[in-house]
Amino acid sequence: MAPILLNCMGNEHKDYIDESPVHVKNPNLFTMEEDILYHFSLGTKTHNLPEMFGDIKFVCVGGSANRMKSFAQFIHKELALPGNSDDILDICEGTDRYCMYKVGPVLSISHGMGVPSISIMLHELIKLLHHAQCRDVVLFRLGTSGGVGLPAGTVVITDKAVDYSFQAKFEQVVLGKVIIRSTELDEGVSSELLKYSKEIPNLPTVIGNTMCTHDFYEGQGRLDGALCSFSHEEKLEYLRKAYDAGVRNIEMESTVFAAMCKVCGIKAAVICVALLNRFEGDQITSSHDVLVEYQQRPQILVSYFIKKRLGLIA
Ligand SMILES: O=P(O)(O)O[C@H]1O[C@H](CO)[C@@H](O)[C@H]1O
Ligand SMILES: O=c1cc[nH]c(=O)[nH]1
Repeated sequence: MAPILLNCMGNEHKDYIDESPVHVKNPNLFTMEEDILYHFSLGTKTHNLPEMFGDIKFVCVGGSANRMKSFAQFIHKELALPGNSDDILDICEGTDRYCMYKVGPVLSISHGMGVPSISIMLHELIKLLHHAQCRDVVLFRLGTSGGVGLPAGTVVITDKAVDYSFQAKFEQVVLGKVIIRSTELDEGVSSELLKYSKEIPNLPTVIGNTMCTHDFYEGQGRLDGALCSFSHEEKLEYLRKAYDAGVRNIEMESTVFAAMCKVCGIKAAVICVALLNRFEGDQITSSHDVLVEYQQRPQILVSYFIKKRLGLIA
């Protein structure tokens, strides 16, 4: 493949990288006259997607709509783009399912909580990137998580996204049958992130496996849900097994995120801050201000990565 020039910021940085399109793995899409991205309130006939999104190089996703709006405002300032960061508009304002902000070559999108919610968003995002003819896109999930043997505030870069049995796989039921997909993430992006984390002060960061569950309470071995069918000792035993299998945090989207990106040829990384150490408890007791500061940590790391890639930091 011929190398292309990444120079989407209009700056002087010239970085040769391999051209890498976003693949959709669905022949039906090529015979459709129109594709309506229903949950984004966008479509191929109603919107000029290449013009609106063709220059996107970095997509950052996270559960909360407010967090992803704050991230859009933050990255706007970090990239020193013209205009007022308070004026950035929600591209998906026609729907309240997800929010989406475009800031130069960066797209910031919320995905809600859990595998079904992020999976719907990813189907439409990947089709959007395909219709817009985007190239060389890196996708990041910026999230929160429960730490496994890590103090609150630690940032975890996911090595492998694993399921409840600590295996790096995602099971999707299709026409009543289970399809298994690999959840490998991009090693190069993860090691670059880890390297940069050491250049940023006060950003405790580790690389480790991330366990993805389908529930915040029983599914993550919490004793404080409305239902609980196990003892404190059984909870600790499960967490110890997870730790021994390399799990350092628990959240609710990483396996499907990794699986869908891999199938579609998109480089992806998961960066989540731990809000608590699950060996010490289940309730999230830190103050609002502390939690806001923790949630900014993955954003600071990814912003640094983006600025490095764009040549804005030496
Ligand atoms: O911080 P976000 O991105 O919302 O992700 C984590 O937080 C939610 C649970 O509180 C789950 O969606 C989990 O994956
Ligand atoms: O413990 C936690 C904290 C945030 N998100 C999760 O999924 N689990």
